[in-house]
Amino acid sequence: MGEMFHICRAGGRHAPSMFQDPTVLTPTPTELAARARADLRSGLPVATRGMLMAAAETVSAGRLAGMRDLGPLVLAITDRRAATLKARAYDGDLARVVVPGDADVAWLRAVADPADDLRAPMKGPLATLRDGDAGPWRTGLALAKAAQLLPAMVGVETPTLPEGITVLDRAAGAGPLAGVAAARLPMALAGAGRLHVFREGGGEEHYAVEAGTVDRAAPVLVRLHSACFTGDVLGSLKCDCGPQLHAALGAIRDGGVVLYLNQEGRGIGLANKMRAYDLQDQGFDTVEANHRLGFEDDERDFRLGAGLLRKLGIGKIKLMTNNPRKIQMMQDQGIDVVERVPLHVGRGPENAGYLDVKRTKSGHLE
Ligand SMILES: Nc1nc2c(ncn2[C@@H]2O[C@H](COP(=O)(O)OP(=O)(O)OP(=O)(O)O)[C@@H](O)[C@H]2O)c(=O)[nH]1
Ligand SMILES: [Zn+2]
Repeated sequence: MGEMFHICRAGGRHAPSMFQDPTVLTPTPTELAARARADLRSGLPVATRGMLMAAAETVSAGRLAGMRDLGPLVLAITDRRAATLKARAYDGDLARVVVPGDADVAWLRAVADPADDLRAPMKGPLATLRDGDAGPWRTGLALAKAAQLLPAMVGVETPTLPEGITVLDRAAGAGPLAGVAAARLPMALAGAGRLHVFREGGGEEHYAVEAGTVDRAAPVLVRLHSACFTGDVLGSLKCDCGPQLHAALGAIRDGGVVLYLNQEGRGIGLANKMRAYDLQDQGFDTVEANHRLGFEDDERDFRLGAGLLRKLGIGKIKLMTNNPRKIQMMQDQGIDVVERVPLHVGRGPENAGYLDVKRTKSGHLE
């Protein structure tokens, strides 16, 4: 005890507290989920409720062999991917595929990744599990999606875990949003403005561009834009994102906000969006391509946009969008959308089909 006091005093300003809550240094579910996403991206397995699971996309042959030593392997895929593979999804939203004893990482990736579905159709029917608890697998697939990997998780039941494995109960969402920094930014299209950077606890950064004079007492003109590297930066003609972003920046010049959410590819990430583009070149539309990859049409959570607006002190908006889901989610989150401002720009021969699908299948408004 005496020595402890001595060390603490020598260490500086902080007196030791006998009453400090020891759990304050324990990772929260949000922090564990953030760690698990990083683990999965680097090929490490994570554990939840007795199940050790790795992402099919990143697991190495060596790690797979190590997992196989622990017991029979199972590969979980979403019902969307299962439907393409004609595998029975007994668990409703997912299917647990039995991994044959001789299956290697190439086999796992062929089940996970639809790139070669047409060129090399899967041989033999995939056997799927009916009994047992799908819960841990649901957590695993949610983590894979959140890590922007293909939603396919290989795993094994194990009572004992190797050292250093991240163990978590559930796939927690990101923590609260915090404003990190803001500064003046003169812009070609939007004029004089400010860029605000926000950070989600254990998650992404998102940006708010504020331009002109924003009267927070009146409805504020707002655009909720999701990142599109190909459209916003490269000027891709496959979508309308670049022209929409530019039109929105011009529109807020006299007062308004563009929220730039880091939800590339409707939330599936750029790598998966390029996989979807490859499928589109094979003849599938934007919705079918997402489904074949195992994703929903749209994996975005627009609650984030409402959170950003609240941080900016904005509660009443005129929303620039053609997407009724954005309006609905804003309203559900207590943001008063007093007007929808249509945003139809940039239609051309390369994206006409894409825009038509958004109207006919995704319910986008005229
Ligand atoms: N998965 C996938 N994402 C795409 C594709 N084309 C564009 N995107 C992404 O779709 C998103 C488009 O975002 P928004 O323009 O904000 O959304 P929206 O749902 O079209 O709604 P509004 O433009 O507001 O009418 C961006 O994240 C793009 O990266 C595609 O073919 N597949
Ligand atoms: Zn785009």
